[in-house]
Amino acid sequence: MSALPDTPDSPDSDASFLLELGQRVRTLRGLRGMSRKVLAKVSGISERYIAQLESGKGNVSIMLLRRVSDALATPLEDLLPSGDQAIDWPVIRDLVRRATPVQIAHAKDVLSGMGRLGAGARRANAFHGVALIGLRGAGKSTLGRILADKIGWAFVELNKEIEQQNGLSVAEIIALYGQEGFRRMEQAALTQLLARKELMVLATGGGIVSEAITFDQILSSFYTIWLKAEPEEHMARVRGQGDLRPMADDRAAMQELRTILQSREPLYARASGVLDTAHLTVDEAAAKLIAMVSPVLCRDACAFGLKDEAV
Ligand SMILES: Nc1ncnc2c1ncn2[C@@H]1O[C@H](COP(=O)(O)OP(=O)(O)OP(=O)(O)O)[C@@H](O)[C@H]1O
Ligand SMILES: O=C(O)C1=C[C@@H](O)[C@@H](O)[C@H](O)C1
Ligand SMILES: [Mg+2]
Repeated sequence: MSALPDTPDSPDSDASFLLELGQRVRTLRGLRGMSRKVLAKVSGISERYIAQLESGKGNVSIMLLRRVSDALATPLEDLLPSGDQAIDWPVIRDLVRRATPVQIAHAKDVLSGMGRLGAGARRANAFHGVALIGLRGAGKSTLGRILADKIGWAFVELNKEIEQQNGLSVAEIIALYGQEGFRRMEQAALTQLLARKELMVLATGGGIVSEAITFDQILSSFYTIWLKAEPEEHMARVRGQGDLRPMADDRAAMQELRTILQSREPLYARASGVLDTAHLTVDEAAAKLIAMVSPVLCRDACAFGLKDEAV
């Protein structure tokens, strides 16, 4: 099968990437008022090689590129071609880096179209209930259903919403459209859910934290709880549900699970609350979850004039 000229791996695409990279280096060098000779001296890279790089002929190594970016006192990312980036992106990025948390909250309100309502109004309107996050087998579905029954709110599984809206199973979506396609559908499903004016207990998919905007929407719209467990428990619970796929290569699967958990932990930890379900029975964990969210539900639901629906 022949590659199309504009696919990411095609030679044309490689050539135009290198050409743009070279143009960026040349432009930034110009902005800094540095001659090629000076850039060569400061970066410790030969003038000839810099000339090649600037003309799109040098397939520079990442370490050499880092030396060029250091010499230009420019973030490495500014040298890399990046498609349809907003022209103001470098300004926005630098302002965000310097901003206080309050300024960031205002900026997010404005960028998400909520600016005119003001930050207070946005947060007041945004409460949609409780969201449960965590890795597979954390107990999002099991405990989420129990909590919803207890407090009389709707129980919603985000993955089921995605499947219904698209007429395909999660596995089929990932096989057909890849992770990126699935994440797009996840974002669309969440946006539709948030348009519903009902309080709910939402069980999310384990990977929701990997999509920054979607996860941020969860955090700002729900009282979010991370259901935590030991890696071995995640594995045992998934197996206990009859999914024997991890059995095929026991050690590798366990290692993979640890890696995923480790890389997601800092993101899961952004939840408003953490419930450690390790060594607890389902009933014990459910009781803790209910106790944990009750005061918050009362406070938030009352503030929204939904007192009758609170615990
Ligand atoms: N303390 C506990 N808390 C929650 N679930 C537990 C606990 N102890 C055992 N379990 C069992 O672990 C399993 C948790 O699976 P569940 O489907 O609820 O997880 P999940 O987070 O929804 O996973 P997935 O991301 O795959 O949807 C259930 O079979 C449940 O009975
Ligand atoms: O943990 C994950 O990465 C995933 C969990 C599932 O719920 C799905 O959201 C999807 O298969 C990805
Ligand atoms: Mg589940």
